[in-house]
Amino acid sequence: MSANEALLTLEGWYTYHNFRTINWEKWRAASAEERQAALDELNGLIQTWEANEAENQGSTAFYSILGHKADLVFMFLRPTMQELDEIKTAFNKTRFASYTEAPYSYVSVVELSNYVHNPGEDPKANPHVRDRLYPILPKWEHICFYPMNKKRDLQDNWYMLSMQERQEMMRSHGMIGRSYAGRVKQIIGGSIGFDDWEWGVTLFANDPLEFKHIVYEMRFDEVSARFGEFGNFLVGNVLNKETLAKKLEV
Ligand code: VOV
Repeated sequence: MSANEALLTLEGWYTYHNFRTINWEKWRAASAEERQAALDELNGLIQTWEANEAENQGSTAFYSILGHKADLVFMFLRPTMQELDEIKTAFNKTRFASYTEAPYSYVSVVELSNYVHNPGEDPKANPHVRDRLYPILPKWEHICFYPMNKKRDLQDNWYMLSMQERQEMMRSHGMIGRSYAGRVKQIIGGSIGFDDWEWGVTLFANDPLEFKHIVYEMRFDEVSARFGEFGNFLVGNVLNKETLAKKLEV
Protein backbone atom coordinates (compact mmCIF):
# COMPACT_ATOMS: atom_id res chain seq x y z
CA MET A 1 0.00 0.00 0.00
CA SER A 2 1.40 3.41 -0.87
CA ALA A 3 1.76 5.99 1.89
CA ASN A 4 -0.65 8.49 0.42
CA GLU A 5 -3.73 7.00 -1.06
CA ALA A 6 -6.07 9.65 0.28
CA LEU A 7 -8.78 10.19 -2.21
CA LEU A 8 -9.41 13.38 -4.13
CA THR A 9 -12.79 14.69 -3.17
CA LEU A 10 -14.86 17.32 -4.92
CA GLU A 11 -16.82 19.74 -2.79
CA GLY A 12 -19.91 21.75 -3.66
CA TRP A 13 -22.38 23.68 -1.53
CA TYR A 14 -22.16 23.68 2.26
CA THR A 15 -25.08 22.05 4.01
CA TYR A 16 -26.88 22.66 7.30
CA HIS A 17 -29.70 20.53 8.68
CA ASN A 18 -31.59 22.42 11.38
CA PHE A 19 -33.80 20.00 13.35
CA ARG A 20 -36.45 21.57 15.60
CA THR A 21 -39.03 20.42 18.10
CA ILE A 22 -42.09 22.60 18.66
CA ASN A 23 -42.96 23.61 22.21
CA TRP A 24 -46.70 23.14 21.71
CA GLU A 25 -47.56 24.26 25.24
CA LYS A 26 -45.89 27.62 24.69
CA TRP A 27 -47.25 27.94 21.12
CA ARG A 28 -50.82 27.21 22.27
CA ALA A 29 -50.49 29.70 25.13
CA ALA A 30 -49.56 32.51 22.70
CA SER A 31 -52.35 34.81 21.46
CA ALA A 32 -53.75 34.28 17.95
CA GLU A 33 -52.17 37.64 16.92
CA GLU A 34 -48.77 36.61 18.25
CA ARG A 35 -48.96 33.25 16.43
CA GLN A 36 -49.96 35.01 13.19
CA ALA A 37 -47.12 37.52 13.56
CA ALA A 38 -44.68 34.63 14.14
CA LEU A 39 -45.99 32.81 11.05
CA ASP A 40 -45.84 35.96 8.88
CA GLU A 41 -42.26 36.53 9.95
CA LEU A 42 -41.35 32.88 9.23
CA ASN A 43 -43.01 33.11 5.80
CA GLY A 44 -40.93 36.21 5.08
CA LEU A 45 -37.81 34.19 5.78
CA ILE A 46 -39.07 31.29 3.61
CA GLN A 47 -39.55 33.78 0.75
CA THR A 48 -35.90 34.82 1.00
CA TRP A 49 -34.92 31.12 0.81
CA GLU A 50 -37.14 30.68 -2.27
CA ALA A 51 -35.57 33.73 -3.94
CA ASN A 52 -32.10 32.34 -3.21
CA GLU A 53 -33.05 29.05 -4.87
CA ALA A 54 -34.63 30.79 -7.89
CA GLU A 55 -31.28 32.55 -8.41
CA ASN A 56 -29.40 29.24 -8.15
CA GLN A 57 -27.44 30.50 -5.17
CA GLY A 58 -28.43 27.59 -2.95
CA SER A 59 -31.37 25.37 -2.14
CA THR A 60 -33.71 24.84 0.81
CA ALA A 61 -36.25 22.21 1.78
CA PHE A 62 -38.26 21.59 4.94
CA TYR A 63 -39.96 18.50 6.24
CA SER A 64 -42.12 17.37 9.15
CA ILE A 65 -40.15 14.77 11.12
CA LEU A 66 -41.76 11.64 12.55
CA GLY A 67 -41.04 10.16 15.96
CA HIS A 68 -39.82 12.03 19.02
CA LYS A 69 -36.35 13.07 17.87
CA ALA A 70 -37.64 16.26 16.19
CA ASP A 71 -40.78 17.83 14.69
CA LEU A 72 -39.23 19.71 11.77
CA VAL A 73 -36.08 19.87 9.69
CA PHE A 74 -34.99 22.83 7.59
CA MET A 75 -32.26 21.73 5.19
CA PHE A 76 -30.09 24.42 3.60
CA LEU A 77 -27.42 24.29 0.89
CA ARG A 78 -25.37 27.46 0.37
CA PRO A 79 -22.08 28.43 -1.34
CA THR A 80 -20.37 29.51 1.91
CA MET A 81 -20.35 28.72 5.62
CA GLN A 82 -20.95 32.45 6.27
CA GLU A 83 -24.33 32.20 4.58
CA LEU A 84 -25.26 29.14 6.64
CA ASP A 85 -24.32 31.01 9.79
CA GLU A 86 -26.44 34.01 8.74
CA ILE A 87 -29.37 31.69 8.08
CA LYS A 88 -29.00 30.10 11.52
CA THR A 89 -28.86 33.50 13.22
CA ALA A 90 -31.78 34.94 11.23
CA PHE A 91 -33.89 31.88 12.10
CA ASN A 92 -32.95 32.01 15.78
CA LYS A 93 -33.97 35.68 15.93
CA THR A 94 -37.51 34.95 14.72
CA ARG A 95 -40.46 34.78 17.09
CA PHE A 96 -41.20 31.30 15.81
CA ALA A 97 -37.78 30.04 16.94
CA SER A 98 -38.62 31.00 20.53
CA TYR A 99 -41.44 28.42 20.41
CA THR A 100 -39.04 25.69 19.36
CA GLU A 101 -36.03 23.82 20.68
CA ALA A 102 -33.07 22.62 18.63
CA PRO A 103 -32.44 18.94 19.46
CA TYR A 104 -29.99 18.32 16.61
CA SER A 105 -28.20 19.87 13.69
CA TYR A 106 -25.71 18.71 11.08
CA VAL A 107 -23.08 20.61 9.09
CA SER A 108 -21.33 19.20 6.02
CA VAL A 109 -20.39 20.00 2.44
CA VAL A 110 -21.84 18.24 -0.60
CA GLU A 111 -19.11 15.79 -1.57
CA LEU A 112 -18.33 13.58 -4.52
CA SER A 113 -15.54 11.13 -3.96
CA ASN A 114 -13.56 10.71 -7.10
CA TYR A 115 -13.59 6.89 -7.11
CA VAL A 116 -15.27 6.74 -10.46
CA HIS A 117 -13.93 9.42 -12.78
CA ASN A 118 -12.73 9.91 -16.31
CA PRO A 119 -8.97 10.51 -16.27
CA GLY A 120 -7.88 13.75 -17.89
CA GLU A 121 -11.28 15.40 -17.50
CA ASP A 122 -11.80 18.48 -15.31
CA PRO A 123 -14.69 17.11 -13.28
CA LYS A 124 -16.06 20.54 -12.33
CA ALA A 125 -16.45 21.33 -16.05
CA ASN A 126 -18.81 18.37 -16.41
CA PRO A 127 -22.46 19.52 -16.15
CA HIS A 128 -23.53 16.21 -14.51
CA VAL A 129 -20.89 16.68 -11.83
CA ARG A 130 -21.94 20.32 -11.31
CA ASP A 131 -25.58 19.26 -10.94
CA ARG A 132 -24.54 16.89 -8.17
CA LEU A 133 -22.26 19.36 -6.37
CA TYR A 134 -24.81 22.20 -6.51
CA PRO A 135 -28.11 20.31 -6.39
CA ILE A 136 -31.57 21.80 -6.12
CA LEU A 137 -33.26 19.74 -3.39
CA PRO A 138 -36.05 17.73 -5.03
CA LYS A 139 -38.89 18.37 -2.49
CA TRP A 140 -40.03 14.78 -2.94
CA GLU A 141 -42.61 13.50 -0.46
CA HIS A 142 -40.14 12.07 2.06
CA ILE A 143 -36.70 12.72 3.49
CA CYS A 144 -34.39 10.37 5.39
CA PHE A 145 -31.27 11.67 7.12
CA TYR A 146 -28.54 9.80 8.98
CA PRO A 147 -24.86 10.33 9.73
CA MET A 148 -22.30 7.59 9.13
CA ASN A 149 -18.64 6.63 9.45
CA LYS A 150 -16.43 4.11 7.73
CA LYS A 151 -14.97 1.79 10.34
CA ARG A 152 -11.40 2.18 11.63
CA ASP A 153 -10.88 -1.07 13.58
CA LEU A 154 -7.62 -3.00 13.49
CA GLN A 155 -9.39 -5.76 11.56
CA ASP A 156 -11.50 -3.59 9.32
CA ASN A 157 -9.99 -0.19 8.74
CA TRP A 158 -11.34 1.52 5.61
CA TYR A 159 -8.51 4.04 5.65
CA MET A 160 -5.86 1.33 5.46
CA LEU A 161 -7.27 -0.40 2.39
CA SER A 162 -5.60 0.13 -0.95
CA MET A 163 -7.16 2.51 -3.44
CA GLN A 164 -8.02 -0.46 -5.65
CA GLU A 165 -9.90 -2.29 -2.87
CA ARG A 166 -11.85 0.85 -2.01
CA GLN A 167 -12.55 1.55 -5.69
CA GLU A 168 -13.95 -1.95 -6.21
CA MET A 169 -16.24 -1.69 -3.22
CA MET A 170 -17.44 1.77 -4.19
CA ARG A 171 -18.16 0.54 -7.72
CA SER A 172 -20.43 -2.15 -6.28
CA HIS A 173 -22.04 0.46 -3.99
CA GLY A 174 -22.65 2.77 -6.96
CA MET A 175 -24.27 -0.04 -8.93
CA ILE A 176 -26.79 -0.74 -6.17
CA GLY A 177 -27.43 2.99 -5.87
CA ARG A 178 -28.00 3.35 -9.60
CA SER A 179 -30.67 0.63 -9.53
CA TYR A 180 -32.73 3.14 -7.46
CA ALA A 181 -32.35 5.90 -10.09
CA GLY A 182 -35.46 8.08 -10.26
CA ARG A 183 -36.79 6.60 -7.00
CA VAL A 184 -34.14 7.67 -4.46
CA LYS A 185 -32.06 10.82 -4.70
CA GLN A 186 -29.01 10.95 -2.44
CA ILE A 187 -27.04 13.94 -1.22
CA ILE A 188 -23.81 12.89 0.48
CA GLY A 189 -22.37 15.58 2.76
CA GLY A 190 -18.74 15.16 3.75
CA SER A 191 -18.35 16.22 7.39
CA ILE A 192 -14.84 15.21 8.44
CA GLY A 193 -13.62 18.22 10.43
CA PHE A 194 -17.10 19.77 10.45
CA ASP A 195 -19.35 17.54 12.54
CA ASP A 196 -19.39 14.40 14.68
CA TRP A 197 -19.55 11.82 11.89
CA GLU A 198 -17.69 11.46 8.60
CA TRP A 199 -20.71 11.82 6.30
CA GLY A 200 -24.29 13.01 6.50
CA VAL A 201 -26.52 10.98 4.18
CA THR A 202 -29.74 12.68 3.00
CA LEU A 203 -32.11 10.63 0.88
CA PHE A 204 -35.29 11.77 -0.85
CA ALA A 205 -38.08 9.49 -2.15
CA ASN A 206 -41.78 9.67 -2.93
CA ASP A 207 -42.35 6.24 -1.35
CA PRO A 208 -40.81 5.90 2.14
CA LEU A 209 -40.37 2.14 1.62
CA GLU A 210 -37.61 3.00 -0.86
CA PHE A 211 -35.50 4.15 2.14
CA LYS A 212 -36.02 0.83 3.91
CA HIS A 213 -35.22 -1.11 0.77
CA ILE A 214 -32.08 0.77 -0.28
CA VAL A 215 -30.58 0.88 3.22
CA TYR A 216 -31.35 -2.82 3.71
CA GLU A 217 -29.94 -3.80 0.33
CA MET A 218 -26.76 -1.82 0.98
CA ARG A 219 -26.26 -3.60 4.33
CA PHE A 220 -25.51 -6.75 2.30
CA ASP A 221 -22.97 -4.94 0.15
CA GLU A 222 -19.39 -5.19 1.43
CA VAL A 223 -18.67 -1.50 1.95
CA SER A 224 -21.72 -1.02 4.20
CA ALA A 225 -21.68 -4.55 5.67
CA ARG A 226 -18.05 -4.40 6.80
CA PHE A 227 -17.34 -0.72 7.19
CA GLY A 228 -20.61 1.18 7.69
CA GLU A 229 -21.28 2.64 11.14
CA PHE A 230 -24.50 4.58 11.48
CA GLY A 231 -25.95 7.24 13.77
CA ASN A 232 -29.60 8.11 14.34
CA PHE A 233 -32.02 7.87 11.43
CA LEU A 234 -34.64 10.61 10.98
CA VAL A 235 -37.49 10.38 8.49
CA GLY A 236 -40.06 12.99 7.46
CA ASN A 237 -42.84 14.22 5.18
CA VAL A 238 -42.45 17.21 2.88
CA LEU A 239 -43.83 20.62 3.88
CA ASN A 240 -44.41 23.87 2.04
CA LYS A 241 -45.57 27.27 3.34
CA GLU A 242 -49.22 26.20 3.33
CA THR A 243 -48.79 22.77 4.94
CA LEU A 244 -46.41 24.22 7.53
CA ALA A 245 -49.04 26.85 8.46
CA LYS A 246 -51.64 24.06 8.69
CA LYS A 247 -49.38 21.99 10.95
CA LEU A 248 -49.02 25.01 13.24
CA GLU A 249 -52.79 25.64 13.56
CA VAL A 250 -54.01 25.16 17.13
C1 VOV B 1 -29.53 6.70 -4.96
C2 VOV B 1 -28.63 5.96 -4.50
C3 VOV B 1 -27.14 6.06 -4.46
C4 VOV B 1 -26.23 6.16 -5.52
C5 VOV B 1 -26.55 6.21 -7.00
C6 VOV B 1 -24.92 6.21 -4.95
C7 VOV B 1 -23.75 6.25 -5.71
C8 VOV B 1 -22.52 6.53 -5.13
C9 VOV B 1 -21.27 6.65 -5.88
C10 VOV B 1 -21.13 6.41 -7.37
C11 VOV B 1 -20.30 7.02 -4.98
C12 VOV B 1 -18.80 7.25 -5.28
C13 VOV B 1 -18.56 8.46 -6.07
C14 VOV B 1 -19.32 9.67 -5.58
O1 VOV B 1 -20.24 10.04 -6.31
O2 VOV B 1 -19.05 10.16 -4.49
C15 VOV B 1 -20.93 7.14 -3.69
C16 VOV B 1 -20.26 7.55 -2.54
C17 VOV B 1 -20.84 7.46 -1.27
N1 VOV B 1 -22.08 6.96 -0.95
FE1 VOV B 1 -23.52 6.45 -2.25
N2 VOV B 1 -25.02 6.17 -3.57
C18 VOV B 1 -26.36 6.07 -3.23
C19 VOV B 1 -26.93 5.95 -1.98
C20 VOV B 1 -26.16 5.92 -0.83
C21 VOV B 1 -26.63 5.55 0.48
C22 VOV B 1 -28.03 5.06 0.80
C23 VOV B 1 -25.59 5.66 1.35
C24 VOV B 1 -25.58 5.28 2.82
C25 VOV B 1 -24.91 3.91 2.99
C26 VOV B 1 -25.73 2.89 3.67
O3 VOV B 1 -25.28 1.71 3.71
O4 VOV B 1 -26.80 3.17 4.22
C27 VOV B 1 -24.47 6.16 0.63
C28 VOV B 1 -23.25 6.49 1.17
C29 VOV B 1 -22.20 6.96 0.41
C30 VOV B 1 -20.99 7.50 0.98
C31 VOV B 1 -20.72 7.67 2.48
C32 VOV B 1 -20.14 7.82 -0.05
C33 VOV B 1 -18.72 8.41 0.06
C34 VOV B 1 -17.80 7.25 0.33
C35 VOV B 1 -16.34 7.54 0.37
O5 VOV B 1 -15.61 6.70 0.95
O6 VOV B 1 -15.88 8.57 -0.12
N3 VOV B 1 -24.83 6.27 -0.70
N4 VOV B 1 -22.26 6.80 -3.80
